[in-house]
Amino acid sequence: MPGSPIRSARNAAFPAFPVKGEEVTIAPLVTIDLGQLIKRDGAEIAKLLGACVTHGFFYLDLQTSDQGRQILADEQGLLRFMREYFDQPHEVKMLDDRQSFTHGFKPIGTFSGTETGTKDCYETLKVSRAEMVENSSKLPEGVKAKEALFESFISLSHFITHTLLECLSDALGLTDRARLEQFHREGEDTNTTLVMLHYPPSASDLHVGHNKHTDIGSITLLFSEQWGLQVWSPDTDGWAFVQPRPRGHATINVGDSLRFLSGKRLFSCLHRVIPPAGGRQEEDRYSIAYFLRPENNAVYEDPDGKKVTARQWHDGKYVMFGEPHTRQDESPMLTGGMEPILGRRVQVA
Ligand SMILES: O=C(O)CCC(=O)C(=O)O
Ligand SMILES: [Fe+2]
Repeated sequence: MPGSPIRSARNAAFPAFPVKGEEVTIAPLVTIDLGQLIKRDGAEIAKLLGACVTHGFFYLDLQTSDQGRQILADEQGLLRFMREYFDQPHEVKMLDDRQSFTHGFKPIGTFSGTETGTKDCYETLKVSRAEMVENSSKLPEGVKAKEALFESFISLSHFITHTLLECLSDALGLTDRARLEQFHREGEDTNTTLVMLHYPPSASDLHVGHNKHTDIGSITLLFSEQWGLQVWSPDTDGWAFVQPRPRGHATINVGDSLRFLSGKRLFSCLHRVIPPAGGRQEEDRYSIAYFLRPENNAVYEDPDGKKVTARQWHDGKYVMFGEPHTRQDESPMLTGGMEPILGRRVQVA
């Protein structure tokens, strides 16, 4: 329940915080039941809207529907794939680098890190939904070899994120062309993509975490069994850890595009990933994110009130991820214009 944040990571059901005896602030996120949303239960839909206008971040219980249980099984298959994939020599992974924000491999250090002057400490492999649907020859060989697994994971992620979109349209009282689904139509060009992230143990202080940001797109479906993710909590007015709940849950967050498309009624949550046990990443960390994004030609107002297309916002924000912290701090882009709403500037480190 939202309210006072828990200042301890002790919870027998879930993994303990990696530093023994350390008291940490945990974000008080609500849990929404996917099975109830699929049934369009009115109370659950109201609870969903509540979470999206206050925190923009919540747990989704996946144990109460066939689709949820299947994606939990697929998640384990993807984690096995990721351990093998990222374990390959750097040169082999670089063969999948397509210099793209939406497809293929991205090496460590492409973007700024969580502390001033540092670079990021994570590598990713991206599989766009469009290429998966058209069975593109450009997909990485390892993905082609596991086609059924990737197809299942992406189509279930799409079903779940679209269920959330429809429920939010209902809750916001949107009708006809104003409904959020109308900006996410099948067959339209979009940057919707699956991103597999690996944070390796770091040998250097120059590469740290995943810098503070709000997500670019509409809805993010995120799986991680390990500590490291923090959200900027309006309850504590500070960073709070998201307690990993590997048994049966994903976390969901609202991205900039959905916030803008909702006339800024929804809250796009500021978050980052830091090494949980001090200054450096000590163990391999894996996470999986499905980024539902609007049609590239969808138009909305950015934080400065300027009309932009979803494609422009996407491409501009990715360029900003690579800028030095001084440039990032001058622009509302990285944080989706949320800092004035949060009432203060969130310091990088
Ligand atoms: O690795 C994580 O847990 C979160 C990653 C994330 O926030 C992102 O890629 O946008
Ligand atoms: Fe994110």
